[in-house]
Amino acid sequence: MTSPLLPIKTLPSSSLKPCSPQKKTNGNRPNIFEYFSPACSPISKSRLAAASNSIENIETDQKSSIQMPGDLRPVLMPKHVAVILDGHGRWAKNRGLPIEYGHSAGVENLKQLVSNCRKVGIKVLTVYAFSTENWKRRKGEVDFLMSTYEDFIKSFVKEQIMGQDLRFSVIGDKSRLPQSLQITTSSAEESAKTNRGMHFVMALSYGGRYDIIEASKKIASKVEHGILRAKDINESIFEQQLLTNIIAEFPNPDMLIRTSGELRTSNFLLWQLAYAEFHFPNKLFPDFKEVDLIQALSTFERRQRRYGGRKN
Ligand SMILES: CC(C)=CCC/C(C)=C/CC/C(C)=C/COP(=O)(O)OP(=O)(O)O
Repeated sequence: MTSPLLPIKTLPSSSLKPCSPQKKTNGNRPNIFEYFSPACSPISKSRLAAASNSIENIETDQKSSIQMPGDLRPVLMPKHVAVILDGHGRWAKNRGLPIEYGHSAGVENLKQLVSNCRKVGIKVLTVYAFSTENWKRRKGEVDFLMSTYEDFIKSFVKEQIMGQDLRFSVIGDKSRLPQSLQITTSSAEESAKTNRGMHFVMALSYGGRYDIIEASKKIASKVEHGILRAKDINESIFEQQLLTNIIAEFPNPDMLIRTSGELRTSNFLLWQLAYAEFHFPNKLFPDFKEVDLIQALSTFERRQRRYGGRKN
């Protein structure tokens, strides 16, 4: 079943708040051509047209029901793939546009990534969509992202939960998310509770250090209350306290992909990535397509995983 698409040429209405033209939108989101940059300078129609075309290409890719050619599908697949969605700012900058356009293109591509991962048989997909450090970004950008994620979960994720048996969870410091996003998130998690398909995990307001500190507090509390003896703490007990404990099978990624050519983890799943295979394609996330995913998965097949042991 193909899911109906969100209107592509629109941006969440929050992006217009600071300097939107006084136009009645009748509750609909404004058209991309009515969007004004955060600095309130109108963007030229040619730049907008170029951006619109780029985003439309994502829509076209998404519409054509992509068949995964059997012979291209790697034999040895990672069960859990983690992806750092990076490069939106550069994607927009290359087109002379505000970063919000990059995020809109990114979220369209994220829909494709979820569908493609499900199609090739990935069991768990965890995406780093907002870090504990990303709160330091400009308020307009943060608000835009929060409202984009809310729409994404309300529409695309909910449809996938209902129609494609998708499991869904958000990990991170949820208390910092806007109330409405918290409600949307819990409702989606609740509806996906009995599903058995691919588990899609969104790391929102997530930090690996935050995760480890919170786990340590829970362990310390158990020791304090005499539920656990300090000498009995081991990797397995510690791991059970991490936020990824909501992933029933394969809580630790086998593979990490970070788009845009940056070679760092930026505080993502610090404990869980201990034995992940890393792949750093140069593609910016909005340009990271099905073929790039297949290529990434193919590199996994060639890796020799030893976990510190020796292959005799
Ligand atoms: C699909 C979509 C709309 C994605 C939103 C874009 C977004 C905010 C992505 C952040 C992903 C992330 C936490 C990257 C880590 O790098 P960093 O830039 O936080 O840290 P660094 O400074 O170490 O590179």
